[in-house]
Amino acid sequence: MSSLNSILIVSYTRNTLTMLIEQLNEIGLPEFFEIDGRTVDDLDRLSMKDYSLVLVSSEIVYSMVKPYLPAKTPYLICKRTVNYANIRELLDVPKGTKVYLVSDLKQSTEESIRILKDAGIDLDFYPYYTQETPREDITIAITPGEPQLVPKHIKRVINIGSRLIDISTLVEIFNHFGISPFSPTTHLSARFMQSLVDITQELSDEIFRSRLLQKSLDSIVQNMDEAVLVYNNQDEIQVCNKNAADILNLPTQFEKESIHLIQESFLTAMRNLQVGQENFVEIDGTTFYMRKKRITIGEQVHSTLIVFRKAEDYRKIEHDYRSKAKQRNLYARYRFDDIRTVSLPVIEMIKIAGRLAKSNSTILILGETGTGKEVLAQAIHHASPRNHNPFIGVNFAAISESLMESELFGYEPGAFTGARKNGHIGMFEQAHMGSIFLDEIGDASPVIQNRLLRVLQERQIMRVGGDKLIPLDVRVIAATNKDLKKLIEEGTFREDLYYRLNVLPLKMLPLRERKQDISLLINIFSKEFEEKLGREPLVFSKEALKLCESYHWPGNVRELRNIVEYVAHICNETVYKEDLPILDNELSYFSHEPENDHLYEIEEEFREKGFFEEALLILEYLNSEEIESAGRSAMINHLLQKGYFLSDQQLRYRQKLLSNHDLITIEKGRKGSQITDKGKKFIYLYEKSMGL
Ligand SMILES: Nc1ncnc2c1ncn2[C@@H]1O[C@H](COP(=O)(O)OP(=O)(O)OP(=O)(O)O)[C@@H](O)[C@H]1O
Repeated sequence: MSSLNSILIVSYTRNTLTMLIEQLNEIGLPEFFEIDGRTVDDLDRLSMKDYSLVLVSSEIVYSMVKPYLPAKTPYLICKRTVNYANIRELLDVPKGTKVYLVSDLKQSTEESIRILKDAGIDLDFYPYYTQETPREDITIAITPGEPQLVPKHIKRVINIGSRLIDISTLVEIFNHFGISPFSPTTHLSARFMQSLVDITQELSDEIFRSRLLQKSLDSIVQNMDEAVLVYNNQDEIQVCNKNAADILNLPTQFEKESIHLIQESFLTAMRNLQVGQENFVEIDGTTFYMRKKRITIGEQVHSTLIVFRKAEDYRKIEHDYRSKAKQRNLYARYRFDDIRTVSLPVIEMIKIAGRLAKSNSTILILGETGTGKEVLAQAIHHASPRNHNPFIGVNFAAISESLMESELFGYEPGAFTGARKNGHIGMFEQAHMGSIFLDEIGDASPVIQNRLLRVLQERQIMRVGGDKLIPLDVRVIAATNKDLKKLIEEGTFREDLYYRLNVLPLKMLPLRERKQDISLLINIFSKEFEEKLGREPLVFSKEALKLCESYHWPGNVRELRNIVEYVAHICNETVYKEDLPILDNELSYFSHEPENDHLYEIEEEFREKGFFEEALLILEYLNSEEIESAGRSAMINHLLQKGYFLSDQQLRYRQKLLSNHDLITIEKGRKGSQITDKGKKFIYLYEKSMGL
């Protein structure tokens, strides 16, 4: 699947999944995002990389999702809360009664108990989430949507329904996409209010006044940045948050006050605003942005919701947003001085870059991954006359193709389903008067290459869905770690684009071709981590340094920095050669015996899929002397003890892959799986390579 702002929601059971999707539907998320849902058992057949966000129903489910989650796919772990609308029945249970809280997993069971206790439900809770023999003296069970797990002898089951996603997570979802949930265009606040009113209507007065509902209501309304006021048909104020009380000079604590407490001019402005309308209104010299909504119950209008805010706040929000963006990627952090080197060719290249910086020409930076291409691009911008204007970085390998066009060129309002109502400024426009850094340009799709070529030729862009050409003054700096000439030969990169980009090429040398820099950078990074970790100085022994100098550094400076970070964590004062097993290429694991290479490829494949550790644990388990063969449930238990939670389906999938590579055999019946000689060799070579 690939679409604009698509969210995948993953949970453990189908019940929970249905409920969570319903909740997201109810508050209107499908208006903004495409929503797809899966249980953990379905993940083997799914690629997550095209989703803009993966929403995971809980911490424990995250541990199951993690192996499938591509490194660049953003995720959020939901905070969940009980469904307050369903807890009426709990209030009938006498205080202090012993009850079971039954749920599927330890964590969700304990969390539900905590939330209920927190909400003032005063019962003697006992968690129940395994198949353990239940206590006969407990006869009431409360469950958040899992009645099938309740022990048989229980006389009364109170199903409070699956736990809902907490408001803080909903707000985080919107924040992730840079949309304010409380902004005039989303109207989410009105929806929250409506759902709260629905709940309050359902509950009796007694519950309404109880601590728990008040708490949830308060936390939502008080946490809103806007001023919120709700009054009913009898003109009685029902809700007034602190922001509203401050602006309107009202007390925050009151019962059924009349709206006539509000000063006349404000009241008139509120009344004059039409329902469903949002507008700037001026009241006694201050401009407010005000919205008005009806809150209905069934067909009946019940209350009126007014949400407002000083107009100047909106300006401030916009300003803050812009300055945040500046910190994020609109700003070049690095200067030439930050490129630390003692290598003559690199020093020479930096000199040339310094001169090129002053021109407006397109620059292409070539170099392997991690050599510092982005650092160089930022330094060029910094040294250019454009340095007071934005530096916008785009990574073609990080954004999905479907998003790329609109991210780069922007779109007009209503350009496609899911487009924001006000349209969207693209990165090229944001970079106007500044520089745009097109990183990993070799990964740009043919469509994007086409459009880039036109921008470079004509220096103007057209937004998606638009018909106007917008002139632009942008300096383009592109970078790639790919051999573009080879891509041209293969037909995946446009030759004409290559010549447009390759006007002034600069090459960042790989670390292995500037060995003098290795000890310099080790010193620099050691100092950095000494400071960060507050640790004693790190000293690399002669052998360790020699090993570093003879290593081929495929990940270049980034890899070197990672290694120094690693030893800064594990070593005392001196770093010995033995502390760097990852670099020891004498070990046969990385040697070029054909079969070992093949084993290395298998490792890579498992790593890419994200479950190398699990596969290794399965092999090690089958390799242990006590085990001749093993069934799946024993294996699941073993993995659980090691901190990996796998469903039956997930285990089957991993076993299938291991057996496809002849590392194990799977036999039907009680015998289960067995490790093969090739599997034993795999473990042996891997452990050797790790110095184990
Ligand atoms: N000469 C240098 N001195 C200090 N730090 C450096 C130097 N070169 C690179 N780095 C650091 O190495 C890391 C990788 O640099 P950068 O992201 O610029 O590489 P890149 O070539 O753009 O990588 P990729 O092709 O993977 O995007 C960064 O943390 C950067 O700060």
